[in-house]
Amino acid sequence: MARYELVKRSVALITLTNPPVNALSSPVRHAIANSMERALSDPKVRAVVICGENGRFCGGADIREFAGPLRGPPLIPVLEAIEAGDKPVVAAIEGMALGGGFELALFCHYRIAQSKARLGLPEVTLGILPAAGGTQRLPRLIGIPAALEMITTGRHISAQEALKLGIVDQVTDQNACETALEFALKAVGKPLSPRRVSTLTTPCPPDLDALLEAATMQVKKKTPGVMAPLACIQAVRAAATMPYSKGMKQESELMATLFNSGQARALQYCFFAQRTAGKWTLPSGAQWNNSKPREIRSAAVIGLGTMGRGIVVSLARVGISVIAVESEKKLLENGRQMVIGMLERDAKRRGVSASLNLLKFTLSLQDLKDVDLVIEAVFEDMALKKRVFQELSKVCRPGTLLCTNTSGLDVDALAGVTDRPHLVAGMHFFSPAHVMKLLEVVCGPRSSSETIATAMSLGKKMGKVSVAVGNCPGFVGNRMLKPYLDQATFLLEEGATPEQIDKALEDFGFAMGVFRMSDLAGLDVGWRVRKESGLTGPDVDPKNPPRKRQGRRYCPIPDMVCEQGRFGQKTGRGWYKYDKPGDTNAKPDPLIQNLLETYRSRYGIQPRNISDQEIIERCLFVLANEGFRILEDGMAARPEDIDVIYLFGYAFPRHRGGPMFYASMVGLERVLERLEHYHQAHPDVPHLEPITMAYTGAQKALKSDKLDEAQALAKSCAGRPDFLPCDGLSICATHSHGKCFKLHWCCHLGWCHCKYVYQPMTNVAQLPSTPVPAAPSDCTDTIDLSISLTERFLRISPCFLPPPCPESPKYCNIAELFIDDYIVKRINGKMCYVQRPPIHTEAPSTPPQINPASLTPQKQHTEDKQTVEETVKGPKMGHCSSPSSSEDSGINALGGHYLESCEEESEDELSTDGHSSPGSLWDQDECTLLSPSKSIVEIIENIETTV
Ligand SMILES: CCCCCC/C=C/CC(=O)SCCNC(=O)CCNC(=O)[C@H](O)C(C)(C)COP(=O)(O)OP(=O)(O)OC[C@H]1O[C@@H](n2cnc3c(N)ncnc32)[C@H](O)[C@@H]1OP(=O)(O)O
Repeated sequence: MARYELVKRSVALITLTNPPVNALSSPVRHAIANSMERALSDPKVRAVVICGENGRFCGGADIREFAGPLRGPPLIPVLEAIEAGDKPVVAAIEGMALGGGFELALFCHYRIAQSKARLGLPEVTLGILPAAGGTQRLPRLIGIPAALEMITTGRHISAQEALKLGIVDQVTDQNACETALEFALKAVGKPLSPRRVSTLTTPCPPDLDALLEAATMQVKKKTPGVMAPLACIQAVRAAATMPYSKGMKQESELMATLFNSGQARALQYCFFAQRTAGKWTLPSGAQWNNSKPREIRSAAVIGLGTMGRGIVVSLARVGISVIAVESEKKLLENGRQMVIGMLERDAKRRGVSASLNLLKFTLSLQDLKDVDLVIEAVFEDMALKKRVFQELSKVCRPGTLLCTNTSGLDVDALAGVTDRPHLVAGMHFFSPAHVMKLLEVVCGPRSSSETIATAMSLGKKMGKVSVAVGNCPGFVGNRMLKPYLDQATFLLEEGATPEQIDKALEDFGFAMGVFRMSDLAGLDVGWRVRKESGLTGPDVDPKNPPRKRQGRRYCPIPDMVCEQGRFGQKTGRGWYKYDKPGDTNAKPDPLIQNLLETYRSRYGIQPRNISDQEIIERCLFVLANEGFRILEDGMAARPEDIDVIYLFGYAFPRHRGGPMFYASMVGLERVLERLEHYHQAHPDVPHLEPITMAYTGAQKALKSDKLDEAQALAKSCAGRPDFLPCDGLSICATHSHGKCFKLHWCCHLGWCHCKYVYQPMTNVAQLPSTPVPAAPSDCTDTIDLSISLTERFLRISPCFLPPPCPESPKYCNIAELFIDDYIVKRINGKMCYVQRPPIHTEAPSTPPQINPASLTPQKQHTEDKQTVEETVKGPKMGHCSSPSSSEDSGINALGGHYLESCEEESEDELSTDGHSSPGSLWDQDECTLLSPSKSIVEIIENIETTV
C-alpha cells in the first residue's frame, strides 16, 4: 500500500501503491504512518518525498470506506506527524491530488506538481467537507476568497493555477518525483517552521462577513437545499476567526453532521452509479468488458436541426471528422454557419483552436459511403427515418454503423429496413447535444454487442455519460417522463396551480419545476405528438369522454393551453407569462388561473387543497414506479442506470440520488403504500398502480402460503456460514429460494425480483440463527455441497464489499457464489443447486450462461468468448409503434406525452404455481436444466432436512 525506499543515500521515498487512484484506504494510512516513523527515526534520512504510483499522487479518501464503520488509523494524526517532523517532507504531485490526497500534500512542507496535475477538494460533491484539515489549512495558505471558492465548488485546478495561488512551490514538465527528490535535498537544513501551514495566520479580509454572506447566498441559489456547501462556508469562517486547533475541532464537528446525512449517501451513491453505468451489460450477456468497440475516425450526421448541429459539434471537438448532411441548400448553409459559430465559441472558451478542418457539409448521401458511423438526426417521423435508413443501407459501405438519434421510436423497425440490422443502434442525445452530458445508447433486439460497445465508447469519447437501455417507446428517460407529467396535470385539475407544483418540486431540489421546464422546452412539441397519436385534435371520436383516452384518465388542459397559442417562453406565454417572447422570467398568469377555474367548473371538479407532500409523492413515486417496471421489462439493467439517466438528462437533484435511490431512501414499503393509496383514489390512472398491487386477492392467498414456506426456509438457512458474512445478503420470500442469486436491481433495493409482486427481502443476519450441523447428515450430497459453497464463499468473501453507505440500496453479491459451477433452479418444488454443464468450447450449441449479466467481469470474459453470439439477443420487448417526440429530444420531450397503447400487456402473468416467475433468473437459461433428468450433475437439496 506504500513502498519505502532510501534513495540518493539520504532521502526516504514513500510511494503510495493503491491502484487505481492510490486512495487513502486503511492499509494506506497504516503504511504512511509506518513509513514516516521509519523515515523520521532513521538517522540516514535527511528528507522525505511522498509520491504516488502510476503517475497518480492520490485520489483522496477511499470513498468505499465511508459505507461502514471507519477502521484503521485516523488520517489526521498520521498527517500531523508529517508536519511536526524535523525533516523536510515534499509532496511530488503527478496526475491528481484530490480530497484527502490534497490535504496530505498540504501537511507536507513543500509541494512540487507536474504540469498536467490537477488539484482540488471535491468533498463537497460527495456531501461532505475536507475534514483532514483542508478547510483550515487552505485558507491559511491562499486566503479566504480563493479557498472558499475551491472548497465550496469542489473545482479541480491546474498545476499552473495552484502555483499562482501559492499552493505549490514549483511546477515541472519533468517527472515530479525526480524533481521533488532534488528539491528535498536542497531543502535540508532550511527552517521548517514557516513551512508548517498550521502555524500560519489566515489572511483575513476586512469584509469577511459580507464575503461569507455573499458566498452563502450564492450556494443557496446554485444548490438550493444542499447542506455540504453551507457547512464548508462555516468551516472556512472558523479558519478566519479561530485558532487552528479550535478550527480543526469545528471542522470535525461539521463533518460529523454531514457524514451520516442522507445527502452524503445520495451524492456518494451518484459517484458510484455514474461509474457503474459505464459498465454496461445486456440481457444477452454482452457487456463492457467482453465486447470490443470499433474505432470511429469518421462519422456523418444527417439533419442539421438543433440536435444534429449539437451532435456535429460533439464529434468534431474530439477530433472525429464529420460529414454533415442536409436536404436543402438553405438549410445546409444555415447549419454550416451555426456549427462553425458553435465550434469557434467552444474552442475560444477552452483556449484551443477550432477543428473546422474536420467538417464537410453536403447535400448528398452519396458522400457517406466511406464513413465509419452515421448518426441520423432528422425530424422525428418514422416514415422519414425509414427512408433515410433504406438509403444509407444502399450507400454506406457494408461495415458502417447506422445510429438514430430518435428520442423514443422503435430502433428495431429502423434496423429492419437496412441490410445490416446488427449494426443499427439508437444514440439518443439530449438537447442541446453539445452541452447535455447524457446519452442513451439504445440496444435493439438485433444490435450486435460490437455496435453497442462502439456507441458507448464513442459516447465516452465525446465526454457523455452513456447508459445502455432497451428498445421500448420513450426508452428509459422519456418513458418515465410521461407518468410524471401526467401527475402534474392531474394535480392541476384537482386544484393545484402550476406555481404551487413547481415550487414543491423546486423545494425538493429540482432547478425548475415541471411547468417552468415545459415552458422552456416548448409546449407545441408535446401537443403535436398528442395530435399525431390521436389523443387530441380532430381525429378524436367526439363520443370519447374528454377526460378519458383508452379507458384511462386524460387531462386535456395542456392541449387547451396550446390551442391559445401559448407555447412557452418562445411565445412569451405558456403555463406562465413572460415580459416578451424568449424571456426567461416566469410570472404567474391570471389567465391560466381562469382557464383552470373554468375547466374545473365545466367538469364539476371541486378543487381541493393539495399539500406539497402529495405533489412530491404523486410526481416522484410514480416516476420510480415506472422505473421498477422498466427494470422488470429488462429495459434497464440496474437502478443505477435509471438514476444516472435522471441525474444527467432530467436534472433530478443529485443530492436526492435519482428517482430509484430516492424511493429506496423513503423506504419501498412506504412508497408502495402511498402509491396504493393514490391508486385507490384514482383507479383510472394505471401508472399509480404500484407494482405490488398487480395481483388479485386469490393470488394473495396463494402467495401468503408460499410466504410461510419461504420464511421457514429462510430461518432454516440462517446460521449457515455461507450466508452470514455478506452484509447485504437477503432472502427472497416469494420464490422460496432462500436467497437471491443475482445482482439484480431488486436486491439493490432490498426487494425480490418476483415478477409483478415485490416481496420484501429479509436480511439473513436478522433471522434467528440455526446451528450448522457439525457432521454430515445422511444426505451426503447435500452436505458436501453446503461445505463446498461455504468454502467457495469464504474464498471470495473479501470481495463482498459493504454497500457504499449503510442505508443505501443493499448490494447482494451472493450471485458470485454461483458463477463458476452452479446454477440454481426449482425442480419439482425443491431448491436445486445444479452443477453447470462443462462448457464445450467448440460446440456452438453450448448452453448460454444462466445470467451473464451477473457474472463477475474477469470470469465472464473467457466464457463469453465462447458463448456470446455476435448478434446479441436484445431485451425482451413488446414494441408498439411509438408516437414521435421531437427533433429536439430529451429536454424538449418534456412536452411530449407518449401514448402507450401496448404497455403492461402482460400484467396478468403472475406466477402462482410456486415456480419461478416468467423472466426470473432461472427460467432464462436454455440449458439442460429445464429437464432435471437430463442435467449432467444434479444435487437436490432438501433444505428442511439439510440444516
Ligand atoms: C476515511 C478515512 C479518513 C479520511 C479523512 C479525510 C477525508 C477526505 C475526504 C476525501 O478525500 S473524499 C474523496 C475525495 N476524492 C474524490 O472525490 C475523487 C473521486 N475520484 C475522481 O474524481 C476520479 O475517480 C479521479 C480520481 C479524477 C480519476 O478519474 P478517472 O476518470 O481516471 O477514473 P474513474 O473511472 O473515475 O475511477 C477509477 C476507479 O477508481 C475508483 N475511485 C476513484 N476515486 C476513488 C476514491 N476516492 N475512493 C474509492 N474509489 C475511487 C472509481 O470508483 C473507479 O472504480 P471502478 O471500480 O473502476 O469503477
